[in-house]
Amino acid sequence: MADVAVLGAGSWGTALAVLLAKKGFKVNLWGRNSEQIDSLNRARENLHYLPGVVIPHGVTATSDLGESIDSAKYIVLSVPSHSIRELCRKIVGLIEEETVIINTAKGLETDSLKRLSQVIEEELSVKKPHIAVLSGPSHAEEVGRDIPTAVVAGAHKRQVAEEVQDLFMSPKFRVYTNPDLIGIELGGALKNVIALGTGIADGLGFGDNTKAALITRGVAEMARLGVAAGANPLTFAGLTGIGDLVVTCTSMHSRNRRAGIQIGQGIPLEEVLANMGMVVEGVKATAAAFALSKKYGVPMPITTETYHVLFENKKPKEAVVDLMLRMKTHEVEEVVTNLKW
Ligand SMILES: NC(=O)c1ccc[n+]([C@@H]2O[C@H](COP(=O)([O-])OP(=O)(O)OC[C@H]3O[C@@H](n4cnc5c(N)ncnc54)[C@H](O)[C@@H]3O)[C@@H](O)[C@H]2O)c1
Ligand SMILES: O=P(O)(O)OC[C@H](O)CO
Repeated sequence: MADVAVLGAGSWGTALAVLLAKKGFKVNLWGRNSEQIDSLNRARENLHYLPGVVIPHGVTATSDLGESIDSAKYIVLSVPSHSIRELCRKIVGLIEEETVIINTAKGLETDSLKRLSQVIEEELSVKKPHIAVLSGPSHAEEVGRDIPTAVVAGAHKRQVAEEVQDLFMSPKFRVYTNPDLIGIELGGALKNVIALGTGIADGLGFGDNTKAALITRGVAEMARLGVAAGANPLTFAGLTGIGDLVVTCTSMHSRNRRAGIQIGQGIPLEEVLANMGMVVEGVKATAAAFALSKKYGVPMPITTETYHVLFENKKPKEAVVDLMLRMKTHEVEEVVTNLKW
C-alpha cells in the first residue's frame, strides 16, 4: 500500500514524488502516458519533464490510475488545471472519506471561473474527502535538486493544513499554513498572468524598472480582485502572492515568463505554446482573470492589456503605452489597506 499517490507525472508531480520519497514515504506516481511511465521506471529519471533529477526507488510510476491510488491516504493532484475536473471524475470511485486530496495545480476553471478547490469539492462531494492546497514559489527544477524552498499549505480545517505541512516539511522544503484558500488559490493563478505580462516586457527589451513596476502593480491588482472575492489582502503579501510573483517573473525556469518573452519578441501565441512542450497556465488564467475583473467590477489593467495582447492581437508596444498613460491614480488603495488621506 502506498502512503501517497501523486497524480500527474509532469515536472511538478515528479519533483513532489521525489521529495516525498526522500522523506521515506512510499509514493506511487501516476501518468497517463504509458511509454513515458515505462521510460521513467527504466531510467529512474523523467527525461522530458525533469531531466537530471534521479528518481528514488521509493517512487513507483504507473499509468494505471486505480493501481496508483492503492488505498493511499494522501492524493496529490499535479495535472494542469484544465484537467482537474476530469481527473476528479475518474478518481471519485477510488477514494475514501478520510482521504486527503492536495491540489498543487495553479489555475482557475475558465468556464465557471471557479477556484480549483471548489471544482474538486464539487466533483468529490459524495465522498467528502479533506481538501487542501499546496502553493508558493517553487520551481520543480529547484525542488528536485533540494534547493531550499518555502511554500504554503491551505485548508478549511487547521488540522488538515497541519497534516499537509507535516507531510511535505523537510530541511529543504519549509511549509507554512494559511486558512485563506481564496487568497492562496487566486495568488497561484493570477501570478502566472502577471508573469506573462512581465515576460512580454522582457521580450520587448525593457529593463529592471519595468519588471519592478509590473510585479508591484501586479500584486496590487491581484489583491484588489482577491479582496472583492473574499480573500485576506495580507495573503498577497506572502509566499503565494508576492513570493510566487517574484519567482515566476524573474526566473528562466518559468514557462509563463518564457512564453511571455517570445510573445514580446513577436512570435504568435499558438507557435509559442506548440514549442513549449509543457503547460503554460497563465494563458487560460488570463481569460479567467479578465472575466473575473469584469464580474467583480475591479480594475486589473495589467491583466486587461495582457488579455488584449494574447487574445485580440493587440501589439505589445501599444499595450505598454496604454498602461503607462491610463487614467492617473494614487498608489495605495483604500480597499486593501483602509488608509485614507
Ligand atoms: N513545474 C513547476 O515548477 C510547478 C510548480 C508548482 C505548481 N505547478 C503547477 O502544477 C501543475 C502541473 O504543472 P507541471 O509543471 O507539472 O506541468 P507539465 O507540463 O510539466 O506536466 C503536465 C503533466 O500533466 C499531464 N497531463 C496533461 N493533460 C492531462 C490530462 N488531461 N489528464 C491527465 N494528465 C494530463 C501531462 O502528460 C504531463 O505529464 C500546473 O498547474 C502548474 O502551475 C508547477
Ligand atoms: O513555470 P511556471 O511559470 O508554470 O511556474 C512554476 C511555479 O508555479 C513557480 O512557483
